[in-house]
Parts: sequence; C-alpha cells; structure tokens
Amino acid sequence: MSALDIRGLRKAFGGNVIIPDVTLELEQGLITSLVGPNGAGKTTLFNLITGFLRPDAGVVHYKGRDLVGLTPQKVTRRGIARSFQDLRLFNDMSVFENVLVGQESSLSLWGRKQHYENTEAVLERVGLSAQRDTRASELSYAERKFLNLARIMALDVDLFLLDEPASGLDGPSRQTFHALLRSLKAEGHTVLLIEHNLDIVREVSDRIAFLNKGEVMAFDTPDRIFADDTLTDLYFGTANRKKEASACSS
Ligand SMILES: Nc1ncnc2c1ncn2[C@@H]1O[C@H](COP(=O)(O)OP(=O)(O)OP(=O)(O)O)[C@@H](O)[C@H]1O
Repeated sequence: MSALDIRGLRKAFGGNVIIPDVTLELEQGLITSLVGPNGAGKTTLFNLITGFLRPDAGVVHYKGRDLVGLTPQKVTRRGIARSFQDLRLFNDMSVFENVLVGQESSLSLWGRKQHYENTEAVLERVGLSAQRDTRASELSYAERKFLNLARIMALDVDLFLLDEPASGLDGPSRQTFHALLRSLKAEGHTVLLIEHNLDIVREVSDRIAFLNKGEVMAFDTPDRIFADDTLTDLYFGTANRKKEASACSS
C-alpha cells in the first residue's frame, strides 16, 4: 500500500529549476532513504511535501488527499511530521518542556494529561528520562539530536520525514538511533530519511531513492542501488570533493 504518492512535482526558484519533475511513491511501513549529492534537492523535496514550500506543479497524495496548498501545521495534523537539519530546540526550556510544547503546538486533539504521559514515554524511548529537567542548551550534541527526534516521535503521526537525524552521532548513539528507527517501523510507521552516511543508509533502509539535480534517478533496494557503479560514482565523486574542500578550509 502506498503511504505517500508524489506525482510530477516541480519547483523553481526564480529561473532556477531545482526540482524539474519528481515522481515518488513511498510504501506504507517501510524506511526509504533519500540520498544524493549535495544540492540535489533533498531538503527542498521535504519542504514541498510538508507545506514549507509550494510546488509550481504536481501533487502530493497522502491517504488519498492532496497536501499541496496546506500549511505545515495542517500537514502535521494530516499525519506527517518532519525534523530539520538545524535542530530547532528551545534552548532555555527543559527537555520535558521541549517535547511537550512540540505536541501542544501541533494542535493535537489529545488532552494535557495525555501529552504529559506521552512525553514521559517518548523520553524513555530515546533514553532522555534522566535529563527530563535539564535545559536543552546543557545537553551534549548526541542528546540534542535525540531530543529533536523525541519532539517529532511524540506527535500522533504515521509518516516521519527525518533530515539527517544521525549526522555526527558516534557508534553507540548510532546504534540507539538504529533501534529507534526499527521500533518506528515495527509500529507500522513509514519513514523517509535524508542521510549522507551510506553505512547508515545501507543498514536501515528498505528502499533508496537516489536524487540527482532534482530528479529521482533510481528507486530500488539498497543491494541494487549499491551495485550500480553509475550511482556510487556520482555520489562519491561529489562526496569526495566535499571532503577535500573541507580539509582545505580547516
Ligand atoms: N529558498 C531557496 N531559494 C533559492 N534557492 C534555493 C532555496 N532553497 C534551496 N535552494 C537551492 O536548491 C538547491 C537544492 O538545495 P537543497 O537544500 O534542497 O539540496 P540538498 O540535496 O538537501 O543538499 P544537502 O545535501 O547539501 O543538504 C540548492 O542549489 C539550493 O541553493
């Protein structure tokens, strides 16, 4: 069954066509990774799906209805939550408050007691119960990443769009992240993940969509994608240039 059905999506900024024509179908209950070189249009696609940007053309069908034209808040209410690369935490609030506020501002139909109980449960899941009263600004990098994840896992949604949730995590934290993704999947959630680390992509993905210059060049299982030299050359060529550039500038 299809969880999200994107047809003919197009977006240009000024005269610059960033997404010429994207068609992509996510299967319910699977983890799909969206990979591609820097600037391929991955985050733009997230913005188009979630109402942060309006496409010039195309449809985004979710549960049989088109999401195009809805505000981000309405998209969340339809059952889609997303995270951002830059962690949009409330630094002066506690860990608990960060999760609570996220739920309340999503206009959930739950009552306050349910929000409190849900917040406790989610913090337990991501391993932040002991830090529930700690200010977000005092958390370690990995803890902030997990708090970011907790904020959207607390929402009453079916589909999660995660923009580089594991970037910068070390080995043990990465295992925790994998376990969280597996638990979301076991609950029947659908996940679309933007991730640059191909080890993570290979380990967690059921499907990979390879985006290049705003077009889905390939959509397949990890084994088939990684066996395709054209795609790995395209990806690693760009990734290596990025690595060299950052080595030169540091
Ligand atoms: N609001 C905007 N106005 C103009 N150009 C934009 C805007 N948003 C994105 N772009 C351009 O669209 C292109 C795709 O950007 P996007 O952030 O979607 O790529 P990405 O695949 O997510 O890249 P990365 O992997 O580096 O995060 C880039 O050239 C970017 O400069």
